[in-house]
Amino acid sequence: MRYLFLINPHSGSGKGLAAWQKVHRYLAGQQVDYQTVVSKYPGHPRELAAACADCRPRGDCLVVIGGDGTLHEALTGLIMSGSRPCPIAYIPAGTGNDFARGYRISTDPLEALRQILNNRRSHPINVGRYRELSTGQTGIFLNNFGIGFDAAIVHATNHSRAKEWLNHHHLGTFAYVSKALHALFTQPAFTVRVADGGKEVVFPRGFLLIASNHPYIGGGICVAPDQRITERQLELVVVEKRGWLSLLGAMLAFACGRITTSSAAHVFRGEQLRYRIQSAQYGQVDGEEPGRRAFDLELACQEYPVWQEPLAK
Ligand SMILES: Nc1ncnc2c1ncn2[C@@H]1O[C@H](COP(=O)(O)OP(=O)(O)OP(=O)(O)O)[C@@H](O)[C@H]1O
Repeated sequence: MRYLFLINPHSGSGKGLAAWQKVHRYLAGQQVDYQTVVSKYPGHPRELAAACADCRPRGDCLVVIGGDGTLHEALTGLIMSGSRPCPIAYIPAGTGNDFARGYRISTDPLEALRQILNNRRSHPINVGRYRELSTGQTGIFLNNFGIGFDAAIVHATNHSRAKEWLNHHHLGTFAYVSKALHALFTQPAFTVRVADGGKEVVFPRGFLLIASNHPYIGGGICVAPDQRITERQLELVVVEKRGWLSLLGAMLAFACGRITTSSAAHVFRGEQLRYRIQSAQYGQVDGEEPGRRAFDLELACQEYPVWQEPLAK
C-alpha cells in the first residue's frame, strides 16, 4: 500500500502541523511508501483529494491529517470526482474530532497511524449524501447536517475573532458555551416539515434539527446514541421550542447527551430522509457552513471504504 498524506497544518490552531511532525519522525525509521501534499488555503483539501482520485495508481490510500472540516472536504473531493473509491484514513488534529469518536480512532497521532499501518482490509462506512431540491446542489456529510440552534453556534464560533486565541489557550470550550448561550436566546423558532412514509409531519416551532451519521456532535456530545457509522441509515432529530422551561430542559438534555429522551424531541430514522424549512436559517455540514437560507433536503446513504482498523470497544 502506498499512502498519500494530506495535511492541514492550521487545523486545531496548529495541531495539524504538530501531528504531522510526530508522524514524519516515526515514518523516518520505517519502510513505508508514502508521499505528502499540504493544504494551503480553505477549499484546497477538496482540490488535492480530487486530483489524487483522478491520478492514483492501484492500492493508494489517502490519509487526512486535520480536523473534521478537512476530512469532510477531502472526502467530498474523492466522492464528487466520480472516480473509483480511493480508501481513506484519518489522523485527527482538530478541536472537535467527532468523526474519530464515531469511528473509534485514537487522538494520539502515532496510535492513529498504527491503526492505519496495521490495517489489513478495507472497512465500509456509511456516508450521508444530501441533495438540495430547490437548487440541485449536492454534497456529503460524515458527521452531521444541522439546521437552527447548533448551526447558529457553529456560525458564531467560526466567525469569532477570539477563536484562534481561545483555542491556543485551551479555552475553546468556553467560546463554544458562550456562543451556545447567545444562540439559545437569539435563535427563533421555525416551521419544519418532515416526510414520514406517505404523510408530512409539521413542527410549527422547530428550533434544532440534526441529521446524524454517527452518535457525536460538537466535540463529543452524544446526539444519536443508536446511530452507527457502519450501518446504512441516518437519524434525524427535530427539537421543538414549546416554551422557555421546556426548551431549557431540552437543551440541558442535549448537553448531557440525552436529547432523544426529551419530550420536545422527535426522532426519524431511515436510509432516506426528506424535510423542508422555508424560512432562512443557519446550517452546518460537518462544521462547514452552506450559508443562511431555506432548505429543501433529500438525504440518502452511500458506502465508502476506510483503510484503518477501529480501536477495540
Ligand atoms: N492552509 C490552510 N490555511 C487555512 N485554512 C485552511 C488551510 N487548509 C485548509 N484550511 C481550511 O480549514 C478549515 C477548517 O479545518 P478543520 O475543520 O480541519 O480544522 P478546525 O476547524 O481547526 O477543527 P474542528 O473542525 O475540529 O474545529 C477547512 O475549511 C479547510 O479548508
